[in-house]
Amino acid sequence: MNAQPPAIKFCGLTRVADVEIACALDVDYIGFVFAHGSPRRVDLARAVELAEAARRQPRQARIVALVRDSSPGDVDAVVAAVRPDLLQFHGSEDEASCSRFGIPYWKALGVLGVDDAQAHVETSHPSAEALLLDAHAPGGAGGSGHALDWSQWPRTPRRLVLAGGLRPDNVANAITLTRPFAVDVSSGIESAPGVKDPQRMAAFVAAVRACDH
Ligand SMILES: O=C(O)c1ccccc1NCC(=O)[C@H](O)[C@H](O)COP(=O)(O)O
Repeated sequence: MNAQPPAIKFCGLTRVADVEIACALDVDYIGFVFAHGSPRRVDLARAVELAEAARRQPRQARIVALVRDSSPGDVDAVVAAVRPDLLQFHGSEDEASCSRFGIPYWKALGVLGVDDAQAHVETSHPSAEALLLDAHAPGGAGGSGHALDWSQWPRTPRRLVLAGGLRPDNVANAITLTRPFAVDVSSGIESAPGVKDPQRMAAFVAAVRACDH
C-alpha cells in the first residue's frame, strides 16, 4: 500500500514532441520500446534523439529502456547509446540477466492466467527496483490496452507498477483499488500506436493527481 500519489510512466514514446509534452506535464518516467514486433519500437538513433530531447527539458523524467528477451550485446548497445536511468525487462529474463548491467531495472510480469500472482510477486527478481504487473500472459507482449482484474491486486511491501488498459477515465479507480507505486500507460494516451495524444496525456496526468491516494 502506498500513501504517496503514484508515479506516472508514459511508455512507447516515439516522437520528440510527445517527449516534450510528457516532460512539461512532469511525468516521472518515459519509456522507449526496443522490443521487436512492437508498433512502438524505436531504433537506437531515434532513441538517442528522444533521450537528448528529454535531457534538454527543464523538468527531467527518468528514461526507461524497455527490452524483451534481447541479447546482452543488444542491451549493452542500448545502455551505451541511450544511457537510460532504468531498464525494463519484458520477457523471460531471470534475475541474473536483468541485474548484470548494473542499472536499476523493473521486471514486467504478465499475470493473466497466473493462478497465484501474489506468490509470483513475492519471489520474482528480488533486486528489481519494481515489478510491473501487466495485463498479458507470461511471455506475451505489453501495450495491449487490456486491463487486469484490479480486485486481485497483490498485497505486498514490494514496489508494484500497475499497467495494462489504463486510460484517463479509469486510472483513478485503478489507483483506489491497487494503491500502486506507479502507473504505466501506453495505448490509453494514444491516437494511434506510438502517437501520443496531448489532450489524453494531460487528462491522464490530471486524473492521477486528482485522485484520493
Ligand atoms: O508498448 C508496446 O508496444 C510493448 C510491446 C512489447 C512489450 C512491451 C510493450 N509495452 C510495455 C509497457 O510497459 C506498456 O506501457 C504496458 O504494457 C501497458 O500498455 P497499455 O495497455 O497499452 O497501456
